[in-house]
Amino acid sequence: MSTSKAWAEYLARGVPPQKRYLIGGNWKANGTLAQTAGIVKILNQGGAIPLEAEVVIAPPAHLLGYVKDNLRPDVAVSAQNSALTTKPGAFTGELPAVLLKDFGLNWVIVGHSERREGFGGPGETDDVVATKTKVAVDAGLHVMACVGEKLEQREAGKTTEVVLSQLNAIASKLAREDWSKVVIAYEPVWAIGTGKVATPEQAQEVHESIRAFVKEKVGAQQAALLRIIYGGSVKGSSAPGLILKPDIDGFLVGGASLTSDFVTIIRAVKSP
Ligand SMILES: O=C[C@H](O)COP(=O)(O)O
Repeated sequence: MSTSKAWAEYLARGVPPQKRYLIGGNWKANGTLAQTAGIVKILNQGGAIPLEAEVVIAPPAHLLGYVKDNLRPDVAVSAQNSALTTKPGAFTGELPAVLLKDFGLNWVIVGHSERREGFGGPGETDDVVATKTKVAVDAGLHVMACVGEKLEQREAGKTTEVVLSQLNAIASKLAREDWSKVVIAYEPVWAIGTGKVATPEQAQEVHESIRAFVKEKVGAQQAALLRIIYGGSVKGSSAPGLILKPDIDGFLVGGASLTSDFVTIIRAVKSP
């Protein structure tokens, strides 16, 4: 199936044209000023963004202003995390969603597995991730909410159980209308930064179960419009095969988003 056929089928699901594939670039804790200037230059000189793609870059917090001011205007900027608090105040080191919105940002990533793990400290629970998602949506942000199983959970046959349990926590905090601002990023932990990308079939199977869950628990329209993106060692070479699957609506890219390969990934959704 060609990419244009995939796009035609995508639209045939009743999806409005403005529901583009979402390509997110998560820079994680990377980016000296010199490196950042280089990546911004690559993106700015990377040619037209395909009609089918919406591109969002998530630099680390200290670079949000620089990237927002220097990146081409047709690429959005996202935070990588936001706070539980609904209000600004005495929360040292936190990024309240209302302040991100006030700063002119429209996106945030919530519940990345690296934050769920906790970097040696207490990680973010399903409940924390769900509350952050709701707080961010209420602040007017679009949220890429991450879910995904660890290798041992996959090997124990618990992938669907784990992912849907994480999703259920998020769904339990959201009103039906909130779903228009939510993207679900399926990121199997075993595929993140390992070079072991999920096969299109493995990713499609989980994405399909996520959409079915949202259809049952929230509604058919919300499920059809929901963007479910895949993350985990996506490269320019693997993106074309993944994007052809009917329930893969884009990518959340880590390592490759720091290189010119990200432009190749963006082009993977372009109709020939
Ligand atoms: O948020 C991005 C994901 O963690 C994927 O990272 P990766 O592409 O380096 O595997």
